[in-house]
Amino acid sequence: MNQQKIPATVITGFLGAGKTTMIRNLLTNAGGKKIALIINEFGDLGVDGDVLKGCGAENCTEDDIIELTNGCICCTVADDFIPTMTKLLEREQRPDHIVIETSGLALPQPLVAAFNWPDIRTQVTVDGVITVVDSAAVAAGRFADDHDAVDARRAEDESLDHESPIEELFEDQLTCADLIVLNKTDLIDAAGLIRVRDEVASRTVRKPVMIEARNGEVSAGILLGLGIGTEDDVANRKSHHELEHEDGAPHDHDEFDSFVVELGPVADPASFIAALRTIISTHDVLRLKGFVDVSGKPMRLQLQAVGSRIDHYFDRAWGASEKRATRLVVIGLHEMDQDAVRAAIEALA
Ligand SMILES: Nc1nc2c(ncn2[C@@H]2O[C@H](COP(=O)(O)OP(=O)(O)OP(=O)(O)O)[C@@H](O)[C@H]2O)c(=O)[nH]1
Repeated sequence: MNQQKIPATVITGFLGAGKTTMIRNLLTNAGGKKIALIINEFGDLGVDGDVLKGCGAENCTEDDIIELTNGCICCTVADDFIPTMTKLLEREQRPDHIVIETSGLALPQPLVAAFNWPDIRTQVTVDGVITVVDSAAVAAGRFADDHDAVDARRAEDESLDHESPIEELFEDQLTCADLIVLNKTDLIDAAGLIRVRDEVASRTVRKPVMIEARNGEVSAGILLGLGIGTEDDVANRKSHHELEHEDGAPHDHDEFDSFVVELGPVADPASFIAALRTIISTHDVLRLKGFVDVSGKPMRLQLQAVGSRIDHYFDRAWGASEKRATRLVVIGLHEMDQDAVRAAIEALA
C-alpha cells in the first residue's frame, strides 16, 4: 500500500504558556482537515482533555482526542506513545493531520526521536515542532534563574547535575523548535517584547522563526504544513540531558511534583481566588488548574493559574449525574511544601 505519510505537529512549551489555548483555536480554523489530537499533561486531573473535548470541533471529535495519562510523554514513549500511534494509524479513517500537545514539563527530543521507530517512520513524519512561549513570564525573569542561588545549591548537593530545572527545560523546548510562538503579548509592552525576543533568541542556536500571538491566535495555515521532517534533524537539537549523558542515562522529572486537592463547595469565589493567589506566591506554585464547585451555581467554574496570574470563568453546566466537587491540580518544584499547600487550600472551603 503506498500511502502518503501523515504529518504530525508537536506543540511544546513550558507550563501555562498557552498550548491548549492555541490548539483550541487551531481546531476552530483548520478548514476541512480531520485532526487527531494526542494530549499529555503533568498532573492527574485531565484538565486539558476536558477543555479540548468541550470545544466541540467537527473536524476533531471526542473520539479523535487521545489522552496519555501515564506520566510525561517524553518518559513513556515506548510504553504509551508508540502503541497509541500504532492504534491510531490502524484506524479505518486515518486523520489528515496529527497534533500532539506535550506536557509543559516534557522534553520534546525523545518524542521527536520516536518518529524514527521503523513502524512509525514509514507512516508519519514530524511536520514541525512548535514551541509556545509565555512572553510575560520571560519578561518577568521566570526562566532566568538566579545563578548564584543555583550554584550554592549545587555546592551543597554535588549530585545535582542540572543548572536550574526550569531554565534548562525552557532552553530544551526552544532548542527543538521549528517555529516559536511568542504568546501572551497582550501582557507586555513593545519594549518588553523586544527584550523577550532577544532573550529567547539568545537561548537558541538554530534561530527558528519567531511569531507573536495573543490567546494563541495563529492561523492553521501557519501552524500546519511546515513540512520540516524534524525526525531527520534530532541530532542537531540535543537536550541538556542528552549532551550530559551521552550514555543514555534515563531522564526523569524528579525536580517537579504535582498533586490534586479535592474540596467541597466554595461559597465566595472572589475571596477563594484571592486566597489562592496568596498561597501560590507564598509557596512558589508554578501552575494550578482545575474546576470549582461554586455553591448554588449550576455552572462549573474553571480556574487556571500560571504563577500568581489567575484566570477563571464558568465553562459549562455540571452534568446531571456528575459529582460536583472542587478539584485542583497543583504543580511546583520538588522542594515545594506540598503538605502546607494542601492544608492551606483545604482550609479555604
Ligand atoms: N493574557 C493571556 N492569557 C493567555 C494567553 N494565552 C493563554 N492564556 C491563559 O493562560 C492560561 C494557561 O493557558 P493554557 O493554554 O492552559 O496553557 P498550557 O500551555 O496548555 O498549560 P499546561 O498544559 O498546564 O502546560 C489560561 O488561563 C489561558 O487562558 C494570552 O495570549 N494572553
